Amino acid sequence: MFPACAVRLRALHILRAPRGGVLPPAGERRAAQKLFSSEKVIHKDRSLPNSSWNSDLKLMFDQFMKKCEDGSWEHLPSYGSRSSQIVQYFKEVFLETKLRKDEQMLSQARLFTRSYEDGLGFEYVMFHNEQEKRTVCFCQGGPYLQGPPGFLHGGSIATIIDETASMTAIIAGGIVMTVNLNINYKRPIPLCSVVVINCQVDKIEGRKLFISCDVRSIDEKTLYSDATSLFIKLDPNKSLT
Ligand SMILES: CCCCC/C=C\C/C=C\C/C=C\C/C=C\CCCC(=O)SCCNC(=O)CCNC(=O)[C@H](O)C(C)(C)COP(=O)(O)OP(=O)(O)OC[C@H]1O[C@@H](n2cnc3c(N)ncnc32)[C@H](O)[C@@H]1OP(=O)(O)O
Repeated sequence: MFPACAVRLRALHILRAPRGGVLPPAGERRAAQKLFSSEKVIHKDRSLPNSSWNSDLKLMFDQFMKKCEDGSWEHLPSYGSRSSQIVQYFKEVFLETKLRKDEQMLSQARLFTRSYEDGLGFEYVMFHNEQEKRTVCFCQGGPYLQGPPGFLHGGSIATIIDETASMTAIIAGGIVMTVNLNINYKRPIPLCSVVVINCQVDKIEGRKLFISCDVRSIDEKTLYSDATSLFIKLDPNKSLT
């Protein structure tokens, strides 16, 4: 385990310990609290190449960055002003005051798909085409996403489909949530291979956004999965809980 990670885990263990029985020494508890309370989350754009990306992922990234030059496609950073504004709005309008005040918990929160060390989980980048209401995601699923030996877990495939469909729906409709996701798994996806997830808005009816997706090999010869999903635009006058 990385040393920084071990220190954080130990600190978490200390902070949780009183529920279990023996209280750790006060000095240790203060140090553990300080680690989390003073921690600044350092945001980095995880949608840019890192050393774990294989040649296929780098190739697709370069190809689509070129397509961005004429403005028809837009690279979606994993962290940026648009998403942080939406997240801020979501927290203010939909998160209960009780949860919002739990700064310790919120400071530890991470987007599920971005919570792995480089190369171990989801390595992905998305591009959006506004005119076609379409988003593509190139994803290399790492070794911690294994289901059947050598292949991706179906839940991890559902996750990256949901993530791409969510971005497509958020761009088209604002703050939405998935209420339905149907997936046909047609071929298993080899671990560490690169797939392309292609999502488009099929229809918008009031608060409902219908999004369809397929997951293919980058040469497009293999159709791994296809999916349909329904998103509902959240009503700021209704509580989520
Ligand atoms: C998820 C995005 C978060 C917000 C954005 C924040 C930041 C964005 C920036 C960066 C993030 C990047 C990517 C996004 C990251 C992750 C996304 C992952 C996606 C998720 O991980 S998301 C979690 C799982 N998701 C849920 O946890 C939803 C639980 N759910 C509910 O909380 C309620 O469901 C709610 C509030 C959504 C709606 O509730 P409500 O009360 O406002 O609306 P109501 O029930 O009236 O439904 C209105 C009309 O939809 C029809 N309808 C409803 N459900 C249906 C179904 N299943 N099938 C067919 N039709 C359905 C009704 O029949 C009615 O139809 P009609 O009007 O015709 O009668």
